[in-house]
Parts: sequence; C-alpha cells; structure tokens
Amino acid sequence: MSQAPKYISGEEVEKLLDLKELLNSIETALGNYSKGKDGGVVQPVRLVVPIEKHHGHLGVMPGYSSSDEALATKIVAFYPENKDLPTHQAWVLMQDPTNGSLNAIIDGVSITSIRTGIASAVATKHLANPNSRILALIGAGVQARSHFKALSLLQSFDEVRIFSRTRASAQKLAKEIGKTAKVCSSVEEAVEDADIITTVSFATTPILKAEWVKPGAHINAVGACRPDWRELESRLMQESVVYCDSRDACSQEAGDIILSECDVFAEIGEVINGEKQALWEKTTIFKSVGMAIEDVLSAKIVYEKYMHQLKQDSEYPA
Ligand SMILES: NC(=O)C1=CN([C@@H]2O[C@H](COP(=O)(O)OP(=O)(O)OC[C@H]3O[C@@H](n4cnc5c(N)ncnc54)[C@H](OP(=O)(O)O)[C@@H]3O)[C@@H](O)[C@H]2O)C=CC1
Ligand SMILES: O=C(O)C1=NCCCC1
Repeated sequence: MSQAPKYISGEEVEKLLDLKELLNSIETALGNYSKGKDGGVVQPVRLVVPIEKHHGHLGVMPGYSSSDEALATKIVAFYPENKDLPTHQAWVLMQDPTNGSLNAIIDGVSITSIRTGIASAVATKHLANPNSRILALIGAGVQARSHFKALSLLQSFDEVRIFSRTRASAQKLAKEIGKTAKVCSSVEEAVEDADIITTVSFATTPILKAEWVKPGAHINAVGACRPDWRELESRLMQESVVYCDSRDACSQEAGDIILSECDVFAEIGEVINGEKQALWEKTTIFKSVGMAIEDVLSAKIVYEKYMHQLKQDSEYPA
C-alpha cells in the first residue's frame, strides 16, 4: 500500500537546503540538460495558462533526471499585482520515479526563490569578472534577496546598489543587507560602474539601457518571463554576449530575446560542459526564465534530508 505523501513547509526547505550543495547540483543538472538525450534530463517547456481576467498566470513544470533518479512537477502561479499574498505561489509534487507514487508535496515558493538565485550564481561564476566588487539589484522583492545570498557565495561585495519601483522596498532590503547597501534613485544610478547587475523586477517594458552598463559587466536578467515582457533594451541585448538557461524555453518565453531578435551565444550548460566559451571579459547577459530541473534537484535534496531526519528522530526520540 502506498504511504500518504509528506508535506514539507517553506521553513523546512530553508533549513534543509544547503546553498553550496545546491549550487554544485544545479550546475551539474544544467550541464546534463544541455547534453540533450545523453544528459538524461527530460524537461519540456512549461505549460503556461494565462488567467487574463485576474492578471495572473499558472505554470506547470514537470521534470525528470535519470542520473539523479528524481521526478517532480512544480505548479506555480504568478500574479504580479498581488498585494496581500506573495506574487508567486508554488508547490512541488515529488514522485517516486520507479513507480510514480507521490512521495511529498513541498512548498515551492522557497524552492523557486532559492534555486533561481543559485542558477544565476552558477552563470555568474562562469561569466562575471572574478574581481567583481559592485553589485546592482534592480527590484527589491523575493528574488532580490535570494540573489544577494546566492551571489554572496561567490564573493563579498564592497557595494550593493538597490533600485526598486517603490523606494521603501529598496530601503527595507538595504537595511537587511547592512552597511554595504546603498539605495539608489534610478536604474542609471544603481548600475553605474557596477560589475554585476541583476534585474529581478516585474517590469514589462525595458528599464535597463546599454549606455548605462559598464563594458565587461555581467547581467543576470531574471524577470520578464513572458514573450511580450522585457527588462533590457534591444541594443543591450544585441551588443552583449547572450547566454540563457534553455534555448527552447527562452525562444517561447523570454521577451528580451524574442523582441530584440538578438543572437543567443550559448546555453549556460554548454559553457559548463566546455562546449562554448565563457567570454567574461565582454559584457555578458544570462537570461533565465526558470527550469523545472532546478526545482527537481532542489526537491530531491530537501526530501532526502527530510526523510533522513525523520528516520533519526524515530530511532533516537527526544
Ligand atoms: N528566471 C527565473 O527563473 C524566475 C524569474 N522570476 C521573475 O523574477 C521577477 C522578480 O520576482 P520576485 O522577486 O519573486 O517578485 P516580487 O514581487 O517579490 O518582487 C518584485 C520587485 O520588482 C519591483 N518592480 C516591479 N516593477 C518594477 C519596475 N518597473 N521597475 C523596477 N522595479 C520594479 C517591485 O517593486 P516594489 O518596490 O514596488 O515592491 C518588487 O520589489 C519576476 O519577474 C518573476 O516573474 C521569478 C522566478 C523564477
Ligand atoms: O521558473 C519559475 O518558477 C518561474 N519563472 C518565471 C516566472 C514564474 C516562475
């Protein structure tokens, strides 16, 4: 008889996910994804149902990694206008790949937030100048926080510039980050001389211009995950070396790529596999829209640790 699925909360996810371990695991998974069939990753482009009447979207993201024996599906709702609820709500359904039974339902908000920052950190590790000192965050929500944490695994920053639509959000984040943080009054002010720029906003028209970006900077372009949404102007996309998480997904969802008609030089997985160069001395952009396999790997780590802890608790009760 199959067991009732476990429910694993966001709090538990935050406790159980070790960021360095996740970085290694996501780096390997992105490499496997870009190997095609040989990599053993099966991940179709997500299905997105627009809920136009309420300005929201529902995404369904299944994925399987045969080398990790991990199978999961994330259901994610994103409602940019939500005020009392988070703009993203998500659940990851973790299944046993050997027989299809449901092992766990895991909070997907924390997984989405943590794994997206870590995926950008993987790209930044390969594509940014190793002597990067100034980080600019455009947007000051959930992803801005997870990106600051993830990018801080790679180096410490002398200055973290923050711009957001509402100054109070930027101020709140700056207080959390501490003395290296500086609240800026415009995107231009935030990115001047920045080595790493991370756009994590809900902008739907370009907010970052080529003329403001220091040559050789690295940009993680994380927002604008619909084909008609953009954060970066066309000239910036066309004049930089553009990398992406998935060509298939970005060609359907990334307005920054689709509308600028820029070339995509490589998937980040191709860089990880040594098939394409990391041109970090040039201005580089990592455009991501998010991949199911990142959720699958995160869920696997969480589930295994959760089960290990349960076993220990039952063997050695307090
Ligand atoms: N690539 C990927 O894998 C993923 C991408 N995303 C995307 O990342 C983005 C950020 O998500 P998340 O942090 O969770 O969302 P949040 O709602 O938590 O935060 C969004 C932030 O962006 C700010 N913002 C909104 N519009 C603008 C604008 N025009 N200019 C500047 N700042 C703006 C908000 O402003 P305010 O100051 O008013 O609060 C807020 O600080 C979204 O586009 C989301 O869909 C999310 C998950 C995965
Ligand atoms: O990968 C994800 O999860 C998401 N990507 C784009 C916006 C919604 C969530």
